[in-house]
Amino acid sequence: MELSTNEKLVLKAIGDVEMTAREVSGATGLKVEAVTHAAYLLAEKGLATVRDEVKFEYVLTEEGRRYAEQGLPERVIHDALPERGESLSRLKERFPPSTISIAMGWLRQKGWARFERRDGDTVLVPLPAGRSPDEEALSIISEGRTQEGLQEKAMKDLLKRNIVVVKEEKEKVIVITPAGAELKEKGIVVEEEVGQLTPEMLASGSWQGKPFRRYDVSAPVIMEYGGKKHILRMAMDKVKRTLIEMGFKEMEGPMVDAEFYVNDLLFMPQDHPARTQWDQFNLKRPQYIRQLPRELVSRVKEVHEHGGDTGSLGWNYRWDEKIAKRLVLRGHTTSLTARYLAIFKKPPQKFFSVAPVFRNDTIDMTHLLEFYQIEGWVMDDRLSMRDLMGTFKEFYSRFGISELRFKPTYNPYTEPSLEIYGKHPRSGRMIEVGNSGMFRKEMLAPYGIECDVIAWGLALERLLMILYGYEDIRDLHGPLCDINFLRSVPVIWQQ
Ligand SMILES: N[C@@H](Cc1ccccc1)C(=O)O
Repeated sequence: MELSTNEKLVLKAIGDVEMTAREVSGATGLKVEAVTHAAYLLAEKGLATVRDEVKFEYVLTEEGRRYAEQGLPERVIHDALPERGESLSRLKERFPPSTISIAMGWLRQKGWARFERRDGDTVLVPLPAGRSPDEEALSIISEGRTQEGLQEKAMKDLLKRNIVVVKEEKEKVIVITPAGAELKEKGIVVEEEVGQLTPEMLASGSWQGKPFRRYDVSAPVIMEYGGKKHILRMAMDKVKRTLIEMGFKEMEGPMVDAEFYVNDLLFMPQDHPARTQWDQFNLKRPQYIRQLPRELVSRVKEVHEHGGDTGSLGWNYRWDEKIAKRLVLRGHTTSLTARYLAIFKKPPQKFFSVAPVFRNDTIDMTHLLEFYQIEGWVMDDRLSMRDLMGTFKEFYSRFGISELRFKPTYNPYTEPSLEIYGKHPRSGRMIEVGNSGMFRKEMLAPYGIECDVIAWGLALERLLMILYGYEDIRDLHGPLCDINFLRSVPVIWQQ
């Protein structure tokens, strides 16, 4: 059986009695981590056992350390009292008020002084004061002696006075096994091993005949988790890069926006349940946007009320600008598309965004109140649903996802509309990853856009679900996130 130097040192140090890794570290001069590592290697070979133990220990607070040095306030005051006593006003000249106020109560409680009224002043007369149990405890703790015999009542007082606190210490306890003892009996020779081969050793040839420490690449080591990008941020960067490679430009815009951009420009009737489809968060202050673009407002009003000159009948109601001015947390980033369409009206155009949206949903495995949407749109003279589906195929294939399904759906602002589904690798189920369609003429008319626009909103978290196979969106972000999952995500993007 081959043992490393550290294993030999640890085996030599341990015996019949249990020892903590810290104690073995003290006995061998090895670091605690090195001892633990070696102990586990010994355990694998059946030469020792290692177990975790939680120990509770009293430690002094900063105040406690001061008292351990100078004495408790009641001791300080008691020892300063002359036999005939000392008035409170005199004491106040000699000691800080905090020392006196703390001491007064304890002098009385411990019976270390008598309080007399003399000439309108309180006089403290000292009584015999032997060393009290709490003083004894204080010195035991400060000197690091064994805490086994500490008196309960004294500890209660010290804890209450915030002089000590209880510290929880996790310890590795190492015990030798009979096999280990037998090996030890035969004698263990610890020889110097060379840890590193140097150019000098090679040049002089002094390496010859020397024992070298072996590498054990499978040895357990302490895990170090460095800082790194959150998986969501990593995915976001990758999505952005992918869309830029596909020729898209990025849109930017406010998270708080007027309903005009979030709803009205999308031909969502103000009195329709679809309006609350997003279960939006309204703003209390400020409640309204200051201004909306005049011309666009009047054209949206026309289309909503009677269809404008689109040939549509519109929603046949009175459109209210006040409602359009209400501020909300955007429930989708289609509000950005609504803003950009007002500027980029001439084909061809390709835009995208990857940004947070907010919905007043019930949180569950697949829903959060805040998530990231991958928004996009393409404008050209002649586009079809094939272009839309082809764009998704191309986009998702760049993430290694080839199995997509499409399902017809309804949106007030697109016709036709499509839901996009991808296959969850673990459950095998098709999960919805996004929604899309061709913008209706009622939506495009107010802008004066006459060509075709295909558009979509995809969920970034759902894309990640498919890529990593996790099943609960809450593992990813929010207070319940799975920290081990986040830590173990590779730093390099895997195709
Ligand atoms: N806004 C839609 C997505 C979408 C965008 C553009 C066109 C069609 C659909 C959603 O949030 O689900």
